[in-house]
Order: sequence, then structure tokens, then C-alpha cells
Amino acid sequence: MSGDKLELLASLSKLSPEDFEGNEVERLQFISAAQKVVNALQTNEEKVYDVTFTQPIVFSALQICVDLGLWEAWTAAAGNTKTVEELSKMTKPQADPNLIRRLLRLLGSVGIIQEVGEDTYSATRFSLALGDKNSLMPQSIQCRTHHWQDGCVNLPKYLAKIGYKEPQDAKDSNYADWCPEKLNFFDKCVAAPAYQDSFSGFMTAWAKYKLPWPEFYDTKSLVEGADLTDGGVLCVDIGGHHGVDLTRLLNKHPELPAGALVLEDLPEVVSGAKGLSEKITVLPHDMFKPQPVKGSRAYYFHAVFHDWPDAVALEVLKNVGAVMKKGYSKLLINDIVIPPTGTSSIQATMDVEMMAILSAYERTESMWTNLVTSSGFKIIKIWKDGRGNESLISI
Ligand SMILES: C[S@@+](CC[C@H](N)C(=O)[O-])C[C@H]1O[C@@H](n2cnc3c(N)ncnc32)[C@H](O)[C@@H]1O
Repeated sequence: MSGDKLELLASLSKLSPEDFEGNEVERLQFISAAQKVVNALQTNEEKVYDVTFTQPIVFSALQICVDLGLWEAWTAAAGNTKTVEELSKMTKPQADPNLIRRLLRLLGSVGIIQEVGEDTYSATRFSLALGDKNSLMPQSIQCRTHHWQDGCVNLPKYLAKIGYKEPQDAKDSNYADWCPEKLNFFDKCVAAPAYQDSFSGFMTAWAKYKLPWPEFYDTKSLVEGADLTDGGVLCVDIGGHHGVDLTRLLNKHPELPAGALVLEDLPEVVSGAKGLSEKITVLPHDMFKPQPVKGSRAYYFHAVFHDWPDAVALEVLKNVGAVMKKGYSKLLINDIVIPPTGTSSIQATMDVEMMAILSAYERTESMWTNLVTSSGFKIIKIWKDGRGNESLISI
């Protein structure tokens, strides 16, 4: 290889997130450019090998090491350099050392762990996180096994079965088609606590990654225009899961009184909300039933409408519209707005996964306008997160 290519390789291989000093847009542009380089350099045979052969088996190896408690034990041992023999002794039940050797060789070859010598490995930032439940990475791996994996495998068969119509039926979904009990996604989560836990872990990890909404939406004017006397409510977070978004709002406005923030989700979901501020009222509620909190300053939905096709989303909007106070209440929808061009792979993946799991979709600006106007609302402004992922639609 020529000297300048070697120099370029050497400097690129030293890059870390810290080199971008919190400039997320630049970091993401760099990743996208690096992926284009890989695409340009790979032959078709290498590409098909990677997508069809490498990626599925790498995932299996990750899950097996989660099941064997290997990541957890290795992280507890500070991720220190270990031999295959030592690592296989950490597994429970104790696995055959040669089985572990072969899995680790695969994971070393794709950079999940680092090979430092013959049969010897050290941990990486990612493998350490795989062994730390607080990072929510093990739960996220489990979530693919519980939910995404079979849904993705079934989608081609399901689409052929329904004549390649765009899935729009929230009940007769691809998920229900493959699920042994024929349940839909959220019903399966309610029926099987382990499935709810893995989904909650994945979603909490993803919520942590997102830019907090009070950083790109003007929450100050929301608070200043609110009447919080006599138990007035500032914000109801509908489908708010474990309350991360209300916590972020409270962190920005710590002066808010108790009761000003209301977290709503299904009972099986809000029961998992731990360590919330006492200022946040937790209200188990099914959003398909009439909204119990009337005249709040804001009704906030984050990544909720992307779970539902328009016909169902309209029912939810109707329930909220019925309790909003004219000229005072605001509807805030924090979700992806698919751009006309240049959709990121994160946004496009979310869109097609929503098809596979829920017969749902991400929406373009005109799709949002149609949905919102069909329920008698009007978009006032779309606030972008500045990172090219989500936007806050203020109505
Ligand atoms: C994709 S998650 C988004 C959670 C959270 N807003 C966030 O952004 O992290 C969708 C949420 O809608 C909730 N959900 C589903 N069906 C619901 C229903 N009928 N009533 C209330 N919440 C529901 C789920 O439990 C889940 O927490």
C-alpha cells in the first residue's frame, strides 16, 4: 500500500467520539462517509457475505454470550485481558472452551472485542457495556431476540401473503402473523413481562441517545404561559413510558410545582417507572379511552404516533382534542419527520421496522399535515433537533 494511504489509515484508526467535541452532526457525517467508503471498496460478494452471513451470526454470538453471563462477568473483572481458557471459566453454565474460542474469534474479527494475541482478548467500550445492565445494551440484545428478529424474517412472507399492500392494519399485523399466540406487539409486551422488560430496556437506551426535547423546543414560553394555580397541569406525557421526557422538562424547570407533570402509559408500563421525582404524577391510562386530565397547558407525545397507522392515530388525537382548552392548550408531537431526500439510515430503519412490528410508519411533513388537519388541528411550527433525527411538531 502506498505511503499516503497508510498514513490516512493510521490517522483514521485513531479517531474516537471525543475527537468531535460534542459536535454530533459532524460525528454522524463522518460515520456516513466511512460507510460510503466501505460500500465503495467492498465487492458484491463481500457485501452479500456480510449482510447475509456475517451479521446474523455475529448477533447470535452476542446473544449466546449474554445468555452465558460472559459479558457481565468480564465487565465485573474490569474487562482485563483474558485468555479463552479464563473467559470460558466465567460462563454459566460452564461452556466448552473450544465453543467459546470460536465465538470470541468471530467477535474479535468484527471488532466487538479486541484480539491481543493467540487465544487472548481484551474488552472494548462496547463489550464492557454489554456486561453492564445499566447501559441497557444486554436488554437491547435480548429485545432483538424477543421482538425484531422473527418479525424481520417473517416480513417477506407476510407481505407476499397480503399481496404486497402497504400494511395498515394495526390488528392483523406482521407481528401477530408470526407471534405464536397471534398477539400484536404491545399486547405481547403486556402478556409477557420479560418481553416488556427487553423492549423497555431498548427504548430507554434509545431515549438516552436522543437529544432532550427541552434543548431544541422553547419550553420557557410553555411554562410562562401556563396557569399552574389550583392544581393546573403543565404537561401530560401520553405513552410516556418511564418518564424520561418529563424528567428532562423538570431538570430544565426545577421550580415547577408538584402535580404540574403527569406521566401516562399502560399500567404494566408505568409500574416499571422507578426513581421518578415526586413532582411527577404517575397515571396508568389507556390512550384509547377518554383523556382524564382536562385543560392541561400541553399534551405531549414522543414516538407514539409512529407506532400507529393514521386510522388509529386519529382515535388518539380525538381523545386529546376533546379535553384541550381553546387558545391555551398545546399539542406537542415529538417524532421523526422524514425529509424529502437524505433520510438517515436511523430514520429509514425506524420506518420499515414500524411496518414490520406495528403496521405503522414514520411520516413526511405532508403526511403529518394530513393527519393533523384531519383531526381538526393545525401545525404551528416544526422544531428540528439539529441532529437530523427527530422534530417537535407544535400544534
Ligand atoms: C415507542 S414507545 C415511546 C415511549 C416514550 N414516549 C419515549 O419516547 O421513550 C410507545 C409507548 O406507547 C405506549 N402505549 C402503547 N399503547 C398504549 C396505550 N393504549 N395507551 C397508552 N400508552 C400506550 C407504550 O407502552 C410505549 O411506552
